[in-house]
Amino acid sequence: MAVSDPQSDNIIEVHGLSNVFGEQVIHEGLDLEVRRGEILGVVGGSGTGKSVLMRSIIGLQTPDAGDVRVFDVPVRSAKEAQMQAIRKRWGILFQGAALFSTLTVAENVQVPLREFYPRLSDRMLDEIAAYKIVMVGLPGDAGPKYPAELSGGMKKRAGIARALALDPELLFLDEPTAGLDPIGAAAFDQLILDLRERLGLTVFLITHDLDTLHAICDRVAVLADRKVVAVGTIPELLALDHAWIQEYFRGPRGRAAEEAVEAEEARNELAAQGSADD
Ligand SMILES: Nc1ncnc2c1ncn2[C@@H]1O[C@H](COP(=O)(O)OP(=O)(O)OP(=O)(O)O)[C@@H](O)[C@H]1O
Repeated sequence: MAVSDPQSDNIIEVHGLSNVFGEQVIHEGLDLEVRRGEILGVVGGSGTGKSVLMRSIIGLQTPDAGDVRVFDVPVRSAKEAQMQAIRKRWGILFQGAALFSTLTVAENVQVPLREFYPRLSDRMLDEIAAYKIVMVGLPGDAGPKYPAELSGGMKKRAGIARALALDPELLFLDEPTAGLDPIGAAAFDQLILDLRERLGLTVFLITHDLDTLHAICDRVAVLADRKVVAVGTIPELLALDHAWIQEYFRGPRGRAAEEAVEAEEARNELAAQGSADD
C-alpha cells in the first residue's frame, strides 16, 4: 500500500527484510525507502519491531533475510572499513538518550570524536563539544555537568549533541520526545526541524507522539502485520482504509494533535496578515 511515488534519491533502502526471534516473526518481506532531506516518522503498535528495524538498518541486528542499503552501501555484506565510513555519516539518539553516566556532557559528545578521530587534540575536542552543546540549545555551562544533573529534556539535547558530533548527514531518533512534558516535547520538535534546515539532515524518527508526527514529519511509515503497510503524508494515510491507521490517527489523541496543528496554522496566518497590514 505505498502511497507516494518512489524517488531514486534514497538515503536508506530496505527490501524484503525479515527478522525472526525463535517462534516470533517480527518482520517478513518489509520494504522501506527514506529520501534524502526528509523527516520520516516511523509508527506502529508496541512490539511491531520499530527498534529492530532501526537496528537492522544500522547493522546492530543481523536480519534473517533482505537487503539494507544506507548511502548505497549494502549493510549486510559491507566490509568493516565500509561500515566505519558510513557510521561516520550518521548519528543516533537511542531511547532514553543513553548517555554515559560517568562522563560529563562534553565528554559524552567527545566519545564519537575520539573513536573516529583519535588524533584530535584535547583543545579541539573541547571546542567541538562546546560548539555542539550550544547548537542544540543547551546553556554554555552544561559541558562539565553529569547526566544526573540534567533534566529529561536537557539529557535528550545532550544526546542530540553527541549524535551530531561527527557532522552527520543522517540522524536516527528512537522515541526522542518520550517522557518529556508537552512544552518540552514541542521545543524538542522545533530543535529537530531547525537542525534539519540548518544542517540539511535526513531524519529517521521512531515515535508514538502524534504531535511530533503532525508538527515535523514529511512522511510517516506505518508498521503493522510484520511489514510497512503504508508510507505517506498524514492526509495520504488518512485516506486509506486500514483499521490501525484509522484508529491511531482518528482516535481522540489523533484528533487533538490534528486540531493543535490547525490552530497553530490559523495563528500563523493571522500573524502574517497582521504584519502585512502594518
Ligand atoms: N534481540 C532480541 N531477541 C529476542 N527478541 C527480541 C530481540 N529484540 C527485540 N525482540 C522482540 O522483538 C519485538 C519487537 O521489538 P521492538 O523493540 O523493535 O519493538 P518496538 O516496535 O520498537 O516497540 P515499542 O514501541 O514498545 O518500543 C518485541 O517483541 C521484542 O521483545
